Amino acid sequence: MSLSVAGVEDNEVIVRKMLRDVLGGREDPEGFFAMCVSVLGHQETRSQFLYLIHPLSTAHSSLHSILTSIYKDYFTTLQAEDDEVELAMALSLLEMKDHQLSTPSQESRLMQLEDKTNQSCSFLLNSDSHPQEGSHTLLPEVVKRRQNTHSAPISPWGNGPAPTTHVDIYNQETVIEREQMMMERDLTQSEKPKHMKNRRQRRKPAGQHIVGLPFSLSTPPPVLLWFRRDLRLCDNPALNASLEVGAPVIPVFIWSSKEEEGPGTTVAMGGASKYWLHQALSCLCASLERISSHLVFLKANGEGSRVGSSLNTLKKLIKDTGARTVLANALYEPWLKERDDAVVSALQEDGIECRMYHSYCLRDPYSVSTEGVGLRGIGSVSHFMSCCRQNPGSALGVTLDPPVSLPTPAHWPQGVSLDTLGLARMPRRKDGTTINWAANIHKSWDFSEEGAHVWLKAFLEDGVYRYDKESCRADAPHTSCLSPYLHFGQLSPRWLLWAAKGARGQSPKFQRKLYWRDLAYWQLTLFPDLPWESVRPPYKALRWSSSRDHLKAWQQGRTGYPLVDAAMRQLWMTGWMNNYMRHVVASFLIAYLHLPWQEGYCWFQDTLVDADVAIDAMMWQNGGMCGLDHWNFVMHPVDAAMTCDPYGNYVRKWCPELAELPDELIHKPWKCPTSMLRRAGVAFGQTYPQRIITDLEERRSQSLQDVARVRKEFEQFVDKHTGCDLVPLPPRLVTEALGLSQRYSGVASEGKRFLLPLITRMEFKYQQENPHADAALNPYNALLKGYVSRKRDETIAFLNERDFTASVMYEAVQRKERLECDQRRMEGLPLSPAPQGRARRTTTAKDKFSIVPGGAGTSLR
Ligand SMILES: Cc1cc2nc3c(=O)[nH]c(=O)nc-3n(C[C@H](O)[C@H](O)[C@H](O)COP(=O)(O)OP(=O)(O)OC[C@H]3O[C@@H](n4cnc5c(N)ncnc54)[C@H](O)[C@@H]3O)c2cc1C
Repeated sequence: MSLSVAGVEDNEVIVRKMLRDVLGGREDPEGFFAMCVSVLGHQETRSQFLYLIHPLSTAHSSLHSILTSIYKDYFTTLQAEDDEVELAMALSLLEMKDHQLSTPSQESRLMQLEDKTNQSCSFLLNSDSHPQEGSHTLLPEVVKRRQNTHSAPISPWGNGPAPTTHVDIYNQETVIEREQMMMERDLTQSEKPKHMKNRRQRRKPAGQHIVGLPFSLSTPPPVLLWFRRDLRLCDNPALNASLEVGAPVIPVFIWSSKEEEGPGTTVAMGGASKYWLHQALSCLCASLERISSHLVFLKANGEGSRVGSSLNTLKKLIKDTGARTVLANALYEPWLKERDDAVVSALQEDGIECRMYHSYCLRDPYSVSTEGVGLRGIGSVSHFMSCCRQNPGSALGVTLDPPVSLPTPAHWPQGVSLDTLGLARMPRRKDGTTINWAANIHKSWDFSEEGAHVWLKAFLEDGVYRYDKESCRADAPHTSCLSPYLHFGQLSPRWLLWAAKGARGQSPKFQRKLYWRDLAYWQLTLFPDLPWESVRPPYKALRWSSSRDHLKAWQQGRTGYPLVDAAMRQLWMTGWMNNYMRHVVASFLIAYLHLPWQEGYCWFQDTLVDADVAIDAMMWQNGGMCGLDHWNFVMHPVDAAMTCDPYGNYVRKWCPELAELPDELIHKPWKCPTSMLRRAGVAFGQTYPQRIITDLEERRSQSLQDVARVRKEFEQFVDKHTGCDLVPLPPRLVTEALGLSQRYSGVASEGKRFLLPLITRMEFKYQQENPHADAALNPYNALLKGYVSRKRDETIAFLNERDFTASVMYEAVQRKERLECDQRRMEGLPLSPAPQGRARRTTTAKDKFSIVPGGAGTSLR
């Protein structure tokens, strides 16, 4: 004669489903409450309701308080009736049956409940699905209760579960208990009814189950909340979903370097990003501890099997904790998705519920379709945005608040320390001292989720106003600097987009950047070998330089081109540089040093704190001329400074050895007059490197000719009519294209392959027709000169001319003085006194271009 756990769980499931309807706006709170009363009954609603709605108290606090007040109103009104019921329950169920339940339906319900309670007992006896401590220690009591079902009350709590029964399972019970006590206090105002006092007195001490209770008093098995690249509390769908399960939550981070890396050369986790990850995990752990939770670190076991290792770790964890649910936010790198799919299906086979939530991008890249848009312009952000508009998929949704507390398990599983993961390892010198290569990175960033919000606020209050026009400036922080936070999920793109849309100063260009990010993930899902294999086939055969010296000079910021060097040094010191500078250094590596784009990609992956396989690979492919949307421009390593560092302050900061050069010459110190170099303390090859290449035009010409050669060699990948590069379509797009075959004619078939014409640089087409033409004579020359200032060129010419004239005049005067002196000596005449009144020019604010000793270097700034 008792209730079954299974039956009670059925009720709970029904109520939770209804709760989801309320959350989804399909049911109003009053309706939900009424349904609860009808499903659970009066008593169970009274004792269970607060417990059931408790998960809402964090993420949906307003709904929680509405429901609480409905509950209060209802039970205050019905308190008199309740007292009677409670009293009856305190006496005995049979008495209550006689006293309260007189209708046939109520009787049958009671019978049902009794049957279920019997099942409940056997469940507790036989099942090991609640392995938490306590279940088995209660067996004698269960048996006793089964024996005494007719004479003893099922529960001192009436039909509902006692909040205290959760005490031994997770600490949330203290909250529930407190709420219950407060409710009781509210209800009784001054004095509690006797039966309630009795009820409290009859409570089991913490740590013990009360079994045989009509509603589920068994511990809900914990939920594993698997953190990956979603290291945040704000707007975290998996985290919020874990709360809605209404069970203890065990946040866990599993490190598996093998799985992260995937196939091919991805360098998914380079040194700088691993360092960031270490710091971000430490911050997340602190944030979780603030909401009375904890982050369990684990190192994946079974490292030998690529797909199995996180899975093995999870399986072991599930066994240790008795968890029945695993929740995570999805990742979209193809190899990680493959791993996740394997994990989900393996766990589901074991009867574990495993759910992945979408939040890493604005759009799930696997759901983006070209249907209705076609393939023309593919690779560009405009095309991608059209696809998203045409096939909107699920709504972006609103952001989720962070929880204020997380229900914790009675026992935390054994994890390892964060340091054991080996993410921030520092090499040691022979003398045992540590080489802290990340000291500057550490100084440059706040690695926490709060840090992300501080940056965001600062950007939206200030930088966003200049973003549209001046985001290219390297010498001022006009971009958001949020990329590492986005990469590690310390900020969700949805949060950022809503914040940007809501900001006073709106920047469409900035909002578009988030679609660039999504575009990169979409491309990676279409071309999983994006990080190492050129998308445009002919370019795989390009002749690249193999100069290790040039590569080293580029990596270390010693190319002799100040703008490039400043950017590469900033990258090394801080793990970051802005988008414009990434273009400059990429152009220099590819178009001038002729080094393969993969080298640049790998170096970026290793040194950027925001290293992101999808974005980095897409950008390097585009810079390397072989991406879907290859750049239609080449950045000039000197002239680009006109746009991004017009006063040379950026170079001054990262190349301090050039700091004394004037603005006009700081980006081309080799053009400086000798005297100026002397004054600025610049000695090539000593204080600052010589240029590693000097004839930029010749290098560019060579690059163009190389492209023309491979396009000729693989002419099956060049459209004969338009001269555009052709790219084999990935299978997913073939399917879509076939569906669109009537409307899309650009997809040509070559055997079984489908080839898609891509937008191709005009200068390549011209060069192919004129293979030996000089780059400078190419009418479609893609060289982007920045804001070329003729005035600046004239100034430099003027300075050099002045420098030459002045030094010639100075030498002539000195020679004349020497001759006069020698003549006087020969004639035995006294030497003339030191020359008086000789024009000795000194720098003045007006005399900007003085080049005599003590000249105008600094006044030019
Ligand atoms: C050769 C090269 C390599 C790059 N490698 C990476 C990389 O590994 N990781 C990375 O996050 N970005 C990369 N970018 C893109 C871009 O440079 C950075 O996202 C940006 O500089 C980050 O600074 P921010 O947050 O201030 O950007 P903002 O201009 O403030 O933009 C906001 C966000 O939009 C996204 N975004 C901006 N530009 C792009 C873009 N071109 N493509 C895709 N998303 C973009 C980023 O997530 C960025 O944080 C690369 C660009 C180039 C040219």
